[in-house]
Order: sequence, then C-alpha cells, then structure tokens
Amino acid sequence: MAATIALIAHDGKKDAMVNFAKKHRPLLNRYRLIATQTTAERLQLEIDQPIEQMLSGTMGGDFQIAAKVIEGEISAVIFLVDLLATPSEPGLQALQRACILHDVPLALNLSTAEAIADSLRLARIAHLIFNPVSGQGNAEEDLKIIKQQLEPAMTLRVHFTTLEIGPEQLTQKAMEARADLIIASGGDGTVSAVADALIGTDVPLGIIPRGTANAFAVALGIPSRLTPIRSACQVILNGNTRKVDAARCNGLPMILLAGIGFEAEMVEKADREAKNRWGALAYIMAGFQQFNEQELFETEIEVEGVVKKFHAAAVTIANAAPPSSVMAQGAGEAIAHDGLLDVTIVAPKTDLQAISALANLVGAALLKTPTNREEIISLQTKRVKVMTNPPQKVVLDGENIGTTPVEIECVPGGLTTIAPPAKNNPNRETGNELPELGK
Ligand SMILES: Nc1ncnc2c1ncn2[C@@H]1O[C@H](COP(=O)(O)OP(=O)(O)OP(=O)(O)O)[C@@H](O)[C@H]1O
Repeated sequence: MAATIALIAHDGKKDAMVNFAKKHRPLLNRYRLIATQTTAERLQLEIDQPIEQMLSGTMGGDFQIAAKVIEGEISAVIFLVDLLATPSEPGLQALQRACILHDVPLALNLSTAEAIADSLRLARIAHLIFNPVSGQGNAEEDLKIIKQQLEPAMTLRVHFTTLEIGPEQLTQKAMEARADLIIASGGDGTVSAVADALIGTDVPLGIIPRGTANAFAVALGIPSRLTPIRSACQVILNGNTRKVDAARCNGLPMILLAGIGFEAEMVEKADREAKNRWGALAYIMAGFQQFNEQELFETEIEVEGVVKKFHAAAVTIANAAPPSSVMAQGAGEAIAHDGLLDVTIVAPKTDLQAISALANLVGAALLKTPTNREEIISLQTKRVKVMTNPPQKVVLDGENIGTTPVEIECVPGGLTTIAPPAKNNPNRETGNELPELGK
C-alpha cells in the first residue's frame, strides 16, 4: 500500500487546505490520502485523486485518524486548525498525543504543512542513469539543465555509464538502494538497458532522451524536439505513470523492436561516425543504400503453433515503434499497451514490388494507417519464432545482437513508465493469422 497522508481542516481553513492540495498535487499524487468527511468532499472537487473519507470531525473522524497513526498507517498529518472558531477540541488533543507518541510529523498551520511537503518531496530518491556519450549534444550542459529542473523536486543521485559499467548494472544497484524512481538519459540503447532491470517491477522509469533517434521516447509521446531535456523533465515532474508492454528477444530485453534483414543492415550502415555527422538523417541514407543491396531470404515464422514459410526482405517484430520506424508500420502505428507484438513481414516477389512495398510502409507510417498491399503482411501475437536461411542479422532496440533464429515474447504491462497519457489510433488493423504466401 502507498504511504498515507491524513488531511483535516476546520471550516475556516478549508479554502487554505484546498489551495495547499492544488499547489502540491504532483506530490500528493504519490500518496494515499485520507481526510475527515467535509474536508474530503471539498478536496475531491478540486483534485483528481481518490480521497478516502473518514467520519466528519464532529462525529469522531479525527479520532479515527489518530487510531490509524497509532497503528503505524500514516506518514504525516496535516491539520489546519482554526483556533479562533474552535479554541479547544478533544480530537486535536488525541491526534497530537498520537503523533507525539509515535513520532509522526504533524502540521497544525500552513507553514509547517509547507515544511512537511518540502521534506516529503526531497524524501523521494531518483537515480539518474546518464550516458555521457549519447547523441550529438553537450552532455555537461544537459546534466546541468536536468539538475536545475529536477533537484528542487526530488533527491537526485547521478550515475554515469562507462564502457565497463553499463546501465543494467547501475540500475540494479539503484534498485538495491530502494530507488523510488529511475531516470534513463541517453539514446535508445541506454533506455532499453535500464528497462531490462525494471521489467516486472513497479519502479517507474522516467526518460530524458538524448540519443539520435529516441524512438522509445517518441513512441510514448515524450517530447524529444525543440527543448527536449526541459520538456522531458516536465513530464517527470508531472508524474503521470503509464504501464506499457515490454518483451524479451532470445532472453534479451526489448522495448522497441527487433528488425531482421533490411532494418538490421540499415542500422549497421548508420554507424557512430555517420550519426555524429548526419544525425537521424544517417538512418535514411543508410536505408536508401541498403535498398539496392537487400536480397530476399527464406523465412519460417511460427505463430500460435502454426508455421509458415516464404521469402522475405524484412521481418520486423515491434512492441512499440514511432512513425519513423517504417518497417514496423504494417498495421499502422504499434500500440505499446495492447499486450501484443506487431509483426510486419515484407515478402515481395520482385525488386519493383520491394520498392513499392517500402513506399507503402512509409506512407502508412506518415498517415498512421495500415498498409493495403498483399506483399506486406501484418499480424499481432504474444509470441513469435523466426528462422531464416541463410541466417540474417538481427537488430534489437537499435543494437546489433547477432543473427537469426529469434524467439520473442511480449511481457504485457511489464514496464511502468512516466509518460503523457496514451492516445488511441483509430486507423489500426488487428489480426493474428498468418496468410498463405507463395514460397
Ligand atoms: N562512458 C562511455 N564511454 C563510451 N561509450 C559509452 C559510455 N557509456 C555508454 N557507452 C556506450 O553507449 C552505447 C549506447 O548509446 P545510446 O544508445 O544511449 O546512445 P546513442 O548511440 O547516441 O543513441 P542512438 O542509438 O539513438 O544513436 C553503448 O554501446 C555503450 O557501450
């Protein structure tokens, strides 16, 4: 159960309590709130968060809260007292006694309520896993902005990734230190490695994108353009949490997608030097180059126990994907919280068909609509196996991991992210059947 804060206000102080709660909404959001009846009713109209109602003060609600303090259920009590209207009150005395005996913070006026809010805010410990070499920006300057934005709202512990100590190990250590929040700052490689240690836990993952493509941040709607660092910090400060799916590919974490064939070759061609020079354009240039070189390969796909064979130029299995991941857009934009993987197979019969199939995928990506060509197959499934002949390179969340075969399984709701609320895409198609294809 989340830690609990109790809120009580005499009638003359109810407006002050409402203003206090509105001002500290993101902070209070992280706690379970209980309040005496009329205070709860007033607050409920103003803040969008469940508030458990006790009895009204006159009916003994403050005694109920005192009992919860004694039972160790309460982290802090804020009781805005109107001494002029209510000079002495047994309920207040009971609460004071309970809080003194059990060492629970008790605020009786606004100044001490603010002091409690400050200390609760700083009691939240966020671990920032920071890749100092991601992207093309100025890491020192980025870190300065992150600290300026986040440190007033939480205690921030910064860990730098190195070639020897990666994000997974740093995140593991942060989890052992009971982190309240983990923030990954770097490219998709860094975010994916941090997510690895968080899959299946309830510890929220904040993301400050500083890579070249920042595909996961884009897929979650975290702003990555104009003032990306400040905007991403604002998303973290707003604190909206959202469960999304994760996946495992041959035992490795997958938050975005696995690309076989075309995509893997393209990512390999967009090397560090090209990305430093051209930024995201490096992927587009590499894509055009690979387009001329891509050969069809024999592919065997197993979905729900059914195996189908065909020749493909690309197979992409996506958990989440931004519109720029064109090879993953067979059914329109992948949904990160549907409990399913989106499989897109490009199986052209001729080079000409391959060109128009790719153009169609680009269109689908831009318009967020499904494709409508028979050589592009899309389906949704929880689990998929892909074998190819000859073995094809596999790129997983932007990193080359070797060659086929791959076995991928979705972990529904496996990751708690801090991200803006999800938007639904009405133009999506769904289906889980592998159609017949020419061999
Ligand atoms: N201190 C460091 N020095 C050198 N390399 C590092 C360091 N820390 C992490 N790395 C390397 O950074 C890579 C991950 O980079 P990440 O994906 O975060 O950024 P990026 O490559 O700039 O992003 P993108 O993939 O979008 O281009 C890993 O290969 C990792 O080994």
